[in-house]
Amino acid sequence: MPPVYSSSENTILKEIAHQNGGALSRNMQVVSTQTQSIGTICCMLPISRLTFCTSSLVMAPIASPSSQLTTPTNTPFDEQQPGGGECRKGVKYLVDAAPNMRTLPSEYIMPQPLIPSSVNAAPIPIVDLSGLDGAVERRMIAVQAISSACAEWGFFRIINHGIDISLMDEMLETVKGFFNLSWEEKMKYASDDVMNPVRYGTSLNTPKKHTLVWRDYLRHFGYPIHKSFHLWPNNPPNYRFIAKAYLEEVWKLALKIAEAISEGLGLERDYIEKSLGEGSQIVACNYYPPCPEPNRTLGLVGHSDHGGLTILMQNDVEGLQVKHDENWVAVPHVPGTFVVNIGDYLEILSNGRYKSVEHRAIVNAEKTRISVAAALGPEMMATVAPASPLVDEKSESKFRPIIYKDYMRYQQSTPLRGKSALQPIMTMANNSIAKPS
Ligand SMILES: O=C(O)CCC(=O)C(=O)O
Ligand SMILES: [Fe+2]
Repeated sequence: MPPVYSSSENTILKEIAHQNGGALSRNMQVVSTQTQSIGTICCMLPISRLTFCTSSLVMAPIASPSSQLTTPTNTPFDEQQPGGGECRKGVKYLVDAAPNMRTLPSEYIMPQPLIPSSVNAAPIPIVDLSGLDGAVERRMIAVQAISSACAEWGFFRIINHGIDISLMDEMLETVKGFFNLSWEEKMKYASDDVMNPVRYGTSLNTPKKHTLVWRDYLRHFGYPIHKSFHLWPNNPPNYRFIAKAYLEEVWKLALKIAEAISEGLGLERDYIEKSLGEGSQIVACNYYPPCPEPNRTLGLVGHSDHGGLTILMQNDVEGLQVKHDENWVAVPHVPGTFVVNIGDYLEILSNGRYKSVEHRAIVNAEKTRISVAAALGPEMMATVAPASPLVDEKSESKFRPIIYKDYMRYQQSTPLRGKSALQPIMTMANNSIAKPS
């Protein structure tokens, strides 16, 4: 029985199409009567100079033939667009080329409501992960701590996580080495396909077509490592080897936390791990150089992460902010710790019990900030849906099933902000429509 979409859901879908460039393409089918179903919706995004991707979102049925999806195309950088030319080379390039820059290039000036104001420091929960290796009672305390942190904050800091600080430092150092390469070298990894296993780029997912953010990034697939290792940057020469060691450790760590989260949700301990199938890991290495007018722009606009859990480390420059109770709060840097956050996949799997949390990055005038965010997710072809034990007569399914790859592609391509990528898959039972910040 195909799903039935209400007129309000159709309105959201039309709104997405509208925000993504206006007209519906030939591939888009939005049905306006209440009794019809939507098979496949393909949103043609406007081709912009930096996010030139064509996005597609499979709604249902899950087995929609992938032939109906529009494939991202390799569109060359558009020199004619404002911000084409120099901006496309990245913010590090701009800063290196004009070390005395005093004014923010206009492409980076954020719309007024998105400009960060001063915020308070966040007392995000701290979880001692060593408790998970302890005896039953101690483990239960740690599971409970993780469960409350997930429910109340969706963000927590972990200590005693078992990963060597020297490996964390080496990873940050080799990431810095990558960004210090010439832009020509980095551009070897540039791709306009959001699903490319390795991508160097700048900006991405900006709130407005012509607004850029003050960050360069290197994103690539991690676990299962053998599938993409040979594609990762081989310059700096140690990058692949350090990233492999680091990502393997972080994958194991994420699985350990996922076990505790499964237990906290009342599921079998290996429920989440099993739901991942082979699993997928995507790492985003973010580089935010000093910015001439940090109060007029952002490093990353408010967003939630698509995966299940993100494990984030950073150098000693603060900049992460989290939305808590509708207010932005700053996450202090504590050396040797990781910050963990819930992503959309876990919000869906937990049927909304745990919420993915909006977060953003601000920039500063003096220092370069580097962060490394590694997300644990299911295999690309996994069907993402609420865990069946969490769906019953009392608690209807709050999300429609979707193929992870399609969700990720859509979430990565959309210029929409906040958690709005989740909206199209929310059901009528879900009345917590996320408002973009
Ligand atoms: O740089 C940060 O602190 C946040 C990075 C982030 O949110 C991301 O890469 O998804
Ligand atoms: Fe993020």
